[in-house]
Amino acid sequence: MSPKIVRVSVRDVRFPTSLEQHGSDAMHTDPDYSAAYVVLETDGGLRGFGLTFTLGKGTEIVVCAVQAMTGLVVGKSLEEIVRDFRGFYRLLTSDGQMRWLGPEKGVIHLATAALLNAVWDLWARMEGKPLWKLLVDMSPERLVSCIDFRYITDVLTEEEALELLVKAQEGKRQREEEMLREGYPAYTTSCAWLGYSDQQLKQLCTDALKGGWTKFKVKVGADLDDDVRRCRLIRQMIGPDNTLMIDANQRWDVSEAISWVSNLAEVKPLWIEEPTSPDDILGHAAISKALAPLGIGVATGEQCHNRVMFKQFLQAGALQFVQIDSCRLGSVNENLAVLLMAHKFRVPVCPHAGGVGLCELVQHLILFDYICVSASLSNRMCEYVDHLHEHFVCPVVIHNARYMPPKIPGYSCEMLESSVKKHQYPDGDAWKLYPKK
Ligand SMILES: C[C@H](O)[C@@H](O)CC(=O)C(=O)O
Ligand SMILES: [Mg+2]
Repeated sequence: MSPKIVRVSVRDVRFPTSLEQHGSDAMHTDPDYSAAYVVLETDGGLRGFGLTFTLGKGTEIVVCAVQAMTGLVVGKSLEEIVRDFRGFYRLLTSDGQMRWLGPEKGVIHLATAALLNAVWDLWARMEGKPLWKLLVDMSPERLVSCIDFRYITDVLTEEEALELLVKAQEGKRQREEEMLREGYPAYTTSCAWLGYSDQQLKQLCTDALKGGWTKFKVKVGADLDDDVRRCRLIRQMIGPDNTLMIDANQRWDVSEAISWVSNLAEVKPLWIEEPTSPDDILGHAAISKALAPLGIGVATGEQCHNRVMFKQFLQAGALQFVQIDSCRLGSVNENLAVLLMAHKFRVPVCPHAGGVGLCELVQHLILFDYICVSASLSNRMCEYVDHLHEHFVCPVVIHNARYMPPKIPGYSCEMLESSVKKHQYPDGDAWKLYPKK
């Protein structure tokens, strides 16, 4: 008997990370890492857990959006959903009234992500597998049946997607064994949030080097002199052979981005991330073209709201690194579409994970990508941030700067109930201690 979803609950959970400037960047100077946290209850007792990531204020709006959508979910059995997962994705994203709030972007799409993440978690738990393994064991036909190809068939048809997946079956078992043995390569952003002092930067970088990290991302974009000093400091500490990336979080206009990053070229960044508005595809293309001779690529995706945007970024040669996000796109369904398009364009995928729960979720997607789609680790790595993992029932496991594949059934985003209670906004005990914003 397939479990039937009988109740959806959603809570506003916030962590006061801004107190210590964790997660700060040139545009988000005081983020409180937060989540709209969804639990699906079924008649058989099995539960599915999902979330979408926010920065504090406004999480209550995402909670409202999830509540508005629950009528589309309650009463459905898991079997009914996954039998036609594409249809269910469309049901959530194409509701004749609610799609006006997006479509497939903004708060309503974040809510879709939270709900669908919970459905995927439920499915993986039902099958007794971690999500990445559920995906790895699915046939190519089943995988493509989860994807909504509407608006992307000019670049990727269902038949082509199937062909790519069938082709990548070769060597799949060996790659799975390799991942289980060695894990997936990661980079750290935790040493160099914008609000950290130079002293902190040095200490965290020293610790990270000792811990085996070789790839580091530094926040830039607020003040050029500060950026030059901080980037030099990190480059000096990590040496010429380790990898450095920089992230401006959308701070600049196009020409400003080009001149600012040219001034940082001496520290040899592999990429500049989010140099300008996440919606400016042609702007990113111009930046990519201008920075290519300096050997600097453009990375973006954490605020790229759907597969249609990614399609155009790829068509325009506007990015050299695709940064999928497990909570911005419409869950696994839409991420599958983006992974396949990136593969077709031969652009490496380096997922975004700077937030609460994002590392837990996205590790599953990138493991699947390596095992079943890209079959490559060249220029690929998954972001890691060292915050708030202690609030999860199955936190990520990092060994030698690599994500070790989760073994426990589900999508890894169930939070400890005690943490949820304590950090629920505005009445949780944590928020009695900290100033409310
Ligand atoms: C506000 C978030 O911490 C953001 O700075 C994360 C990010 O850009 C990243 O991880 O990359
Ligand atoms: Mg970023």
